[in-house]
Amino acid sequence: MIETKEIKIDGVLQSAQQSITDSAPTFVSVTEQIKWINPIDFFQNGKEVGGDRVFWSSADRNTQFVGIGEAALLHDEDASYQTLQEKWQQMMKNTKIVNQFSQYKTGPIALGGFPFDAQEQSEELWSDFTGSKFRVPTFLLTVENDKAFLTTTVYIEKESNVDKLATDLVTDRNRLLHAETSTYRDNRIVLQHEVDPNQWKKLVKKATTTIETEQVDKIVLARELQLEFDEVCDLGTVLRELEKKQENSFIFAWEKDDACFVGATPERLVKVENDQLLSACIAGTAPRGKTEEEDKEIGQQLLDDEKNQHEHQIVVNMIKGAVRSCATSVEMPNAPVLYPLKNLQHLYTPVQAQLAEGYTLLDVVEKLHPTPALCGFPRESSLDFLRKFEQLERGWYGAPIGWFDQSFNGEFAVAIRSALVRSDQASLFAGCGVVVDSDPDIEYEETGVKFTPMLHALGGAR
Ligand SMILES: C=C(O[C@H]1C=CC=C(C(=O)O)[C@@H]1O)C(=O)O
Ligand SMILES: [Mg+2]
Repeated sequence: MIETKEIKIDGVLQSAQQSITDSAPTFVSVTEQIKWINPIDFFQNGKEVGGDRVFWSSADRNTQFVGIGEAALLHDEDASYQTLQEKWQQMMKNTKIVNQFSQYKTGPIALGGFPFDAQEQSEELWSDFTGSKFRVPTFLLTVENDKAFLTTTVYIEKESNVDKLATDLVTDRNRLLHAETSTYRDNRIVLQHEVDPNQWKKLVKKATTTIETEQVDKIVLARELQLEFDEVCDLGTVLRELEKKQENSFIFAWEKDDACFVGATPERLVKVENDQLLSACIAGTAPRGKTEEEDKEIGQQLLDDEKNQHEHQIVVNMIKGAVRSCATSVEMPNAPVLYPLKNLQHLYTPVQAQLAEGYTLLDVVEKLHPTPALCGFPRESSLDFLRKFEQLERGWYGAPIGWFDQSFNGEFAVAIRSALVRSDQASLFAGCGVVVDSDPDIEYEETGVKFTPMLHALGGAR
């Protein structure tokens, strides 16, 4: 039995409205503990209620968020970290918070992402995802270690009709929480098209030549796989598949109108909780074996392989430097271990540190992004190469996606193993670290395996 005082939203809104002065309209954020509900069912119910949806699950599944609707949007075309930070602090000053459960990742929380490269011109594909976008959902479900909470956030002005607002909120809340059966539909792919494999392999060759002859050690090249479905893709089904199959991976979805960026990434960029900082170096890849024995053998080969070690070490060096610059007591083991996923395994070096005074989670994100696991090294010359030669529009692929709370506790993952789904179409993205001895055919295969988690989740051949 959950013992909480029932919160009367109309009373909270009325008292907030009374406290509004002319200059400061108010956000009101009210958190209550609720009966456990499956987060993906809640996401699915959100479609009936209306409003854009967002989903987040930590890799260990201990923290899950589902947002429905948009109480506020923090949008910056230039993806400036500073602007975002200031906008958030300003918003928090004007927010009346009613929350007895703030230790459970509840209350006003912003969920969203950054572009891979703020200078990239967004064409058709990513037109709804320009710049950085962080959403404070109207309804935010937090499931934290099996406890469930609902945070309702609304914007009110002196003139707002708060009685009507409260009635509408209660209706939507009940639909979200009490819809008995959430329905799911299998997705059926009718068309599958890899964008220009031969041209992509030529680009890998061009990158290795550049690495040989110029001051650049690594360039991460991505490619695209396009799908078409027989009808509008059911995103709840996609999330269910990802949750079932993609262990050790963060799961995310960020919807805007008929588009949704969705994925299951193994790569933590950074987590900050009460100044404890966690990050990770993930680079270097091999497939999983079909038997336990074969799997172990492939894993050992990966650990011993010089090309993959080199790819990994470049990431370790950069992340170590970036974390050191804003943290104290950085701890990292000397050698990587294996990070097993359903379809592939990576070299993995975890990072632990204490955030230094004066820095926030967003400062660390700014320092880390883009790491050499997604861009290359050195950053400027590899980014130059991508801007000149990569055909793909990256949008939010390969960029930080995540959440933060009132005091900048939060977590960001790197949005790889992902797809942009738009109505009955999807674009999947996969990249790989090209170093001096990269072979185009092998990198092509590696990116092929990296498509499989999303391809399967979207209904592709198992
Ligand atoms: C760029 C991707 O993976 C990166 C992360 C882990 C391993 C990588 C690699 O071994 O090449 C990549 O650097 C992707 O999956 O799209
Ligand atoms: Mg690789």
